[in-house]
Amino acid sequence: MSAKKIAIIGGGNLGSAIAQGLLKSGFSKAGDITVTKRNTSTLKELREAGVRIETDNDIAIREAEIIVVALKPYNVREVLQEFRGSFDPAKHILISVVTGVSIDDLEHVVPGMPVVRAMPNTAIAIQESITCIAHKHATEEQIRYIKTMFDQLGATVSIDEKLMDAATVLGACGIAYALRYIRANIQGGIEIGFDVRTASLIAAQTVKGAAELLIRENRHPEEEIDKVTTPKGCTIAGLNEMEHQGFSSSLIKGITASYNKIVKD
Ligand SMILES: NC(=O)C1=CN([C@@H]2O[C@H](COP(=O)(O)OP(=O)(O)OC[C@H]3O[C@@H](n4cnc5c(N)ncnc54)[C@H](OP(=O)(O)O)[C@@H]3O)[C@@H](O)[C@H]2O)C=CC1
Ligand SMILES: O=C(O)[C@@H]1CCC=N1
Repeated sequence: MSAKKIAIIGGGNLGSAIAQGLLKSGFSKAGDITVTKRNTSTLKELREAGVRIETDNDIAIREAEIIVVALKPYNVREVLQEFRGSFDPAKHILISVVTGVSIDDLEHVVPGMPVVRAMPNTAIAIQESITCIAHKHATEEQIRYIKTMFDQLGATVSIDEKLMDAATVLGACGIAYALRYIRANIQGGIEIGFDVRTASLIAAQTVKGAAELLIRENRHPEEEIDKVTTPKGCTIAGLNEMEHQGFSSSLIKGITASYNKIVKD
């Protein structure tokens, strides 16, 4: 598969993370990536790595083949509208990672351009994203290329577009939920005697190990929990207390609150 030039429109948190992942994976050479932003002072590291930094979206789009739009939902239509004349359906593939803006909406703004929606998370910077992909009018060849690209940046799953908001919550917001869970473990770890560095390492590596048990062995979480919960032991005592305090329920309610926020906005 030949390398294509990539423009990332909107080099903020996610746009920069995608550029970092593309570089780390070797999928793209630095010189083949352009990142755009109005205030480029935050992109110093990418610039130093050889990535092209631009304020002019028109130049970035015209010179690239893959356009990743990583703008905020509130200005994506306005920005794409301004640069609709820069797109060439015969040359460009348009990928939107924008939350809550449909393929139909975006294809209406840039007529003739098939839009693929992708929902990665910030772990894409270290090639550990889960990226959900949905499309309507893209060709099989375009989808194959996009999937190959995101496969280099973690795992991918193809979903129906109607599940994109759910994917945003579980996969993209999920990074924040998981980190808050780890942070709470660190706080607990300090309370029972560890210094913060040791508590952080133990908490983070434990979550990584738990995740790997599911990913590598394809097991159900409860099957693995059963192996840890000694009868009358300390694990079940702690777990039950967490559940009495609403642990699982608070997570489920948080996930549905995030989802409702996207759906109602
Ligand atoms: N952060 C995350 O974890 C995830 C975010 N998303 C989605 O990705 C999108 C981006 O999110 P996030 O990276 O967090 O947001 P940021 O605000 O960090 O990034 C958006 C960037 O767009 C730039 N921008 C604004 N206007 C223009 C313009 N006209 N041309 C070029 N760049 C412009 C802004 O920089 P400046 O003002 O300097 O131009 C800003 O850095 C959102 O739609 C979000 O919902 C999806 C999954 C995960
Ligand atoms: O919080 C947000 O709105 C965005 C969407 C997914 C992650 N961050």
